[in-house]
Amino acid sequence: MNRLDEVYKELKSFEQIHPQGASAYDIAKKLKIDRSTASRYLNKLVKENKVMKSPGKPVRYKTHSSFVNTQQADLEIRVGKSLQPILKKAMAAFLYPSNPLPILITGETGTGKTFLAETLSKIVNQTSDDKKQIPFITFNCADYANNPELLMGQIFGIKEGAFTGATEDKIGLVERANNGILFLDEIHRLPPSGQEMLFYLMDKGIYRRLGETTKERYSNVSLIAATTEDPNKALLPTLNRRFSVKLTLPPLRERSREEREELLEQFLKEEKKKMNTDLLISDSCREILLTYECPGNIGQLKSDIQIACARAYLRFLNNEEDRVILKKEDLSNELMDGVNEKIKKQEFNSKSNLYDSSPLPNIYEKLNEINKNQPLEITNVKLQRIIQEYIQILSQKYKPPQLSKKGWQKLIDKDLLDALKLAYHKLKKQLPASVSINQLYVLGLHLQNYRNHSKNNRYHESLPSIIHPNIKYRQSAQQLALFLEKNIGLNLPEEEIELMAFFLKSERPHSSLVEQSIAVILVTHGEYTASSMAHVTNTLLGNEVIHAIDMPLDVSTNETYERVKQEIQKNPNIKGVLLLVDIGSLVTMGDTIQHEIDIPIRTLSNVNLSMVLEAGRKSLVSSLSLDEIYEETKKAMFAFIKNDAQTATMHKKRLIATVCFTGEGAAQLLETWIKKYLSTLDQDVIVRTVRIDPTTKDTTVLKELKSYYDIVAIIGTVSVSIDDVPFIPAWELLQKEGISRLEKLLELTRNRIDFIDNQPIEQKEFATLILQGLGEIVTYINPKIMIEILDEFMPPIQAFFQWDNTRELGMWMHLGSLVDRIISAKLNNTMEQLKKSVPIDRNITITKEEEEIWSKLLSKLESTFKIKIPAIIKKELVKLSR
Ligand SMILES: Nc1ncnc2c1ncn2[C@@H]1O[C@H](COP(=O)(O)OP(=O)(O)OP(=O)(O)O)[C@@H](O)[C@H]1O
Repeated sequence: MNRLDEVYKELKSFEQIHPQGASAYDIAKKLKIDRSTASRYLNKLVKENKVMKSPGKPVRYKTHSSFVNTQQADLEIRVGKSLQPILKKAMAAFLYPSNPLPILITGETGTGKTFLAETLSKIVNQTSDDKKQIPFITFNCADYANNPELLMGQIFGIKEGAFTGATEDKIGLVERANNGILFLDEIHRLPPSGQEMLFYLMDKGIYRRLGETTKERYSNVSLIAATTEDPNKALLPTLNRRFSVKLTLPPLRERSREEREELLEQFLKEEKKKMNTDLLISDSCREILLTYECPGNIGQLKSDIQIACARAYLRFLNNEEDRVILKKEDLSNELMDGVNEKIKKQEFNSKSNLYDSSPLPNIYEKLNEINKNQPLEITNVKLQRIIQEYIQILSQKYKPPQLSKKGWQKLIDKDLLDALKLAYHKLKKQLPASVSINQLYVLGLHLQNYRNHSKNNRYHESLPSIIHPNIKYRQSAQQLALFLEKNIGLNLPEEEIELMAFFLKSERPHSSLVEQSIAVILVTHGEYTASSMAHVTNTLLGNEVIHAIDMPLDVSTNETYERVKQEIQKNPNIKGVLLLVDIGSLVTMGDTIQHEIDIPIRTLSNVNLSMVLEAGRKSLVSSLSLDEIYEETKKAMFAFIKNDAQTATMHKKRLIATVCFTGEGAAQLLETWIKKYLSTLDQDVIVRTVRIDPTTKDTTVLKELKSYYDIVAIIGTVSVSIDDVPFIPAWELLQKEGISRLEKLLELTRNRIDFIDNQPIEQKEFATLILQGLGEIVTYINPKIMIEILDEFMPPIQAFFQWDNTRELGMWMHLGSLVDRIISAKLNNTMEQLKKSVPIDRNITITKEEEEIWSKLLSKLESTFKIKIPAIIKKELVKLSR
């Protein structure tokens, strides 16, 4: 054995007992040679890369492998497996003979770049015998990124007077880190001149303070730099090349589960130590922390855990729990949003995969899983959900371009495929207009499934019956079944035909893609009147055709004017506007806007739901002009009036005007008094106070009212008369005779009144409208059941809030879609998002009566559909009702 090998062997055995390694002196003593000889041999071994030398004094030597392994031992747990090779490389660079090699660490934010630099410095310090710690100076270049001079001054130091404000000499970090480590984070923020200076320092160990021209300074720094950027792009090539060791830290998503577990344990341990109590974690919470997407990497994981622990700790302090237990609910909303999104995707994919193994997804088995002993409504909800998912999977998986014509042929029998193609062309009238050929092929996949299953005789006793809520689709399914029977002798049982209806439902029920060239804008008084009418119409037509502008009482006409104008200008393709308004003062608005923005506008007042529906429908016909749509809509105004001879005045609402002189206030008293006398047959009558100027006795306001209302009578302390409207003096009204006169007048006018708001959307019509409308928008509920409940429980609410038919219709639709959304949120775990979507009005107060009047219906909905309607939504409902 030569001397070199002897030194190596001795070093190896020495480090078994002294893990920190041996100095030249230690080896010299052991081998009984002199120190300089030992040092010479040790350095030779270093050159051969067999031995490493640690910085600090005295210099210590360790064999290469042993050094990294033993020094890492306590850090291993913390850095995880994927970091091991990185750390090894870093250590090798750091303990490089003569001088440590500069290291550049790259990686996304939060991957642990700073952590790695700190770890390296700790290892170095641990191995050094020097009682004095090796300096480890860290600096983030981003902190001074806006001031390059100051940034460079911080690093290299400043000579007094170097720039304005440099009033004294300043030592730089390079100087402070002499014989130690300087960690420069976000190094790409250094300006090119700074990068050059750094390069020079790394290359020659020489630098100058800012402002110094001649004096050269020396510093022996081990440089570690880090950047989130691509160094090939963000650094000067010379500097970039000078980093001979480049380490890239992997993002969290590329680390193993095991490593993530280690990190989780580590962070929990740290939190536990801070709280000084026991810390438990629920399984579901642990699973989420181990799997959720964490774009901010370890840094984010750590802070998410810290936040969650703080919440759990708070619960513990409030005595809600006797130990700190980290639960799913402690995780932040943002984190959970991501998790839910991921679960949804996974569910979908896993289902697709499940089906991958069999030739086609199998709905029959799925349907059989449903426990038929559950309440009908729940079964229904589940059934619909399963069917929808089934159709979704079929259409996602087999949609073109994934599936070519040949592809379809492989999956569907030729006769069936041909028959469907033929049906698509021949049954145009019987099938919903929105049905695409692709949809029919997807149905073909299912029918193929049916064929296969009925051959095996498995299905007949198992398919539960489910009925599509929309009659339109059911009828189409019947027609199609008939066609298939005639053409290819496919004899489908009733349940299959019912199931087929689901396949015919439009793929895009709510497209707002239709380009209208004539816009329909609806402007009415009241907080939600326009919105609710527009909602009903848009839902029924499946398109956002009506643009609603509500005019709450506190909004001025000017504001409304501006909003209408903006609404028109929003769409540059608009060639004309049909403005639907409720009362007179808005009629002139259209003319004024037309002058201002030069777009033809026509206005119709006294708008009702049938007009809105008609305007919406006609606006979808691209060939119709503004005038044509206007005329058609106008016709609809009278559509529900039985007797055509009764024209204009017939559709007006009834009004009783109570008048008094300004400031007298008597009219309001009268108003309250009259309202008490109105029977249920006269609930439509509006009672309005009109103040008359005592000097001019001007009756213009009353005349204006007359053109929009059917004025039953004017009652007041001031004697006013306008054409053919009876006047009842206040004193007379207070006598018996007066009351009976008013009652007579009401009776008389009652017979004349026969307009939409009062009666002609008869119950039957009402129910059909809702049934169709809800059928289009809901997924989980059966509209029929919903309608039965509303029919029973809605009347008292309607009477309480005094909605007209339009408002009520709007509320029915609203409730239907609301319940559907709640079920969806429950099933998809998105209740929090749903709650968040409700606008919070802190000032709103709900009276006891309001709450009570709603409570019966709401609890009925809750029990029938097995849902819990959140309090905030209940509040919102009351608000909407007013
Ligand atoms: N392997 C690890 N073990 C334990 N904790 C770690 C580990 N890696 C990183 N951390 C912790 O994660 C947090 C973020 O790490 P660090 O600040 O080092 O990331 P970074 O890459 O420097 O981020 P940035 O680019 O945003 O500065 C720190 O609190 C750090 O202590």
